[in-house]
Amino acid sequence: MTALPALAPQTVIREDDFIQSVADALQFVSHVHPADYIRHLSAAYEREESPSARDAIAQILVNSRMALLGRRPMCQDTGVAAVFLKVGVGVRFATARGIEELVNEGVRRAYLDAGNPLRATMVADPLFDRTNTGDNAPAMVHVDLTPGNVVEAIVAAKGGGSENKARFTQLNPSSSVADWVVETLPTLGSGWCPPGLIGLGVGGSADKAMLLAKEALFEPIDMLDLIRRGPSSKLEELRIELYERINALGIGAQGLGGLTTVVDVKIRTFPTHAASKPVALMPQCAANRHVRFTLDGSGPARFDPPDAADWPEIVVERSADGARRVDLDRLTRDEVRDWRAGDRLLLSGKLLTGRDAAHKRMVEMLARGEPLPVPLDGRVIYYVGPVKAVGDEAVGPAGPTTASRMDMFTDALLGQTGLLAMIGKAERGPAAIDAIRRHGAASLIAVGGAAILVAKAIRSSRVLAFADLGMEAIHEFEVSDMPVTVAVDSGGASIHLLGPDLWRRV
Ligand SMILES: O=C(O)C[C@H](O)C(=O)O
Repeated sequence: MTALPALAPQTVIREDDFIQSVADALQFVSHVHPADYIRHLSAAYEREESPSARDAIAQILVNSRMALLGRRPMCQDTGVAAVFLKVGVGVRFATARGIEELVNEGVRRAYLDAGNPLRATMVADPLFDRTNTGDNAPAMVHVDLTPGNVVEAIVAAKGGGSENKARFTQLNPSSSVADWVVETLPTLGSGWCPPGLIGLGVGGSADKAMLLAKEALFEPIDMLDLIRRGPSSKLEELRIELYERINALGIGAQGLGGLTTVVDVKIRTFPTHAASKPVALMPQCAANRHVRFTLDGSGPARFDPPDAADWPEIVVERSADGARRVDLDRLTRDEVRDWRAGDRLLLSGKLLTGRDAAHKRMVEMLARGEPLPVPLDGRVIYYVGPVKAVGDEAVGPAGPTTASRMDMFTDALLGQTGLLAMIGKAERGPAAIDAIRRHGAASLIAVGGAAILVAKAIRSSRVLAFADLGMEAIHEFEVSDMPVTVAVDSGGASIHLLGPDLWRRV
């Protein structure tokens, strides 16, 4: 009989050390960008030549510093919690509960933290009721059993806008991955909030490739160093090729047209079937949130705040020069018709909010001939799901959500309610642009990923309707000089079509 290998002494992980580490990690990533992302984004800011893209990057950087110093979420979408665990075979958890349950308790602790509440975004029953779970649980949990006697964890919180743009294909074995990525990128639009990262998973099976792509996003961002030292493998050559070809598309920050769409491209591979070449593409938005920690049985993980001196001190140009002041309480269709794509506006007055669930409900009510709980005639609606306020905040971080998800409701709302304009982020699709043109309306944008900066203009907030929808309820904000840009004007011109065309270099 073969002797069993000698067992290393077991590491015991206390239940609460694990839960608290997950909670602390989620709190940490909510307001701390990884330093490598900030270094690469700062370099992109320095070299950006497109004024609107440069302004958008500046806002993201300023917002990041505000998040760090104020310990408040960098983005109102505080993400889906994802936890990747490598559990050493020599580890024993001192618990009677399963690992997912422990992770979910950590998620609840983090998202319901009274000092820095994070936004509960998860909805149960994705097919039918879509009821908010109220505490952002459950998390996505991945566990590997590995050699050793420690637990290595990566905790991430990924926003919905970038997750929505994940793509998968099965290429022919001899087809080019680079060509597929470069063809696919423009079809994503900019709802994924560039500048960010692209993670690619190549090989394995369909499910494995998706996981590889997501894991690739947690690798250190080192494109600037890679370009400086030159590639030393085919994989590094491919990363540089993709970085250059994607950026040459001219999509730019927030899709406004510019030099930087990605600050890095990360690739993970795995052996695959001879007949297959699975390729997964995973964008990571500007709210790039993840952290690693190790548990060795000595207590919970510690997360040391970085030095704010590593963040560039940029002053966002907020001059009213050239910006039109708009009184939302006296806005008319004639004034809206006068706005042109690219115009900068400073909005003051009462603004309604509403996003996916509220739109669906309103359009269903209109279809049944029922009056809306809040009349939209002469109003402007902001596509946002804010974070709860703390202390003296009127509202927590409150950046825009992706406007194109509301495209399917736009014609009905504009045609049947007298709504004048909408505010969101990223491009509108052809049907929405056509509706905007036909109804003499406009679509405006604020910078996605600059949620604290945007919230600075909000003076008060109250829920007017659909309170059961949580962050998706209809709120009324009182805003003062809220800076936005006309993205689609009443003539149907769109800056998200004009900008990238101007900056495309291929
Ligand atoms: O949910 C949000 O607030 C934003 C979302 O992540 C989006 O990018 O559309």
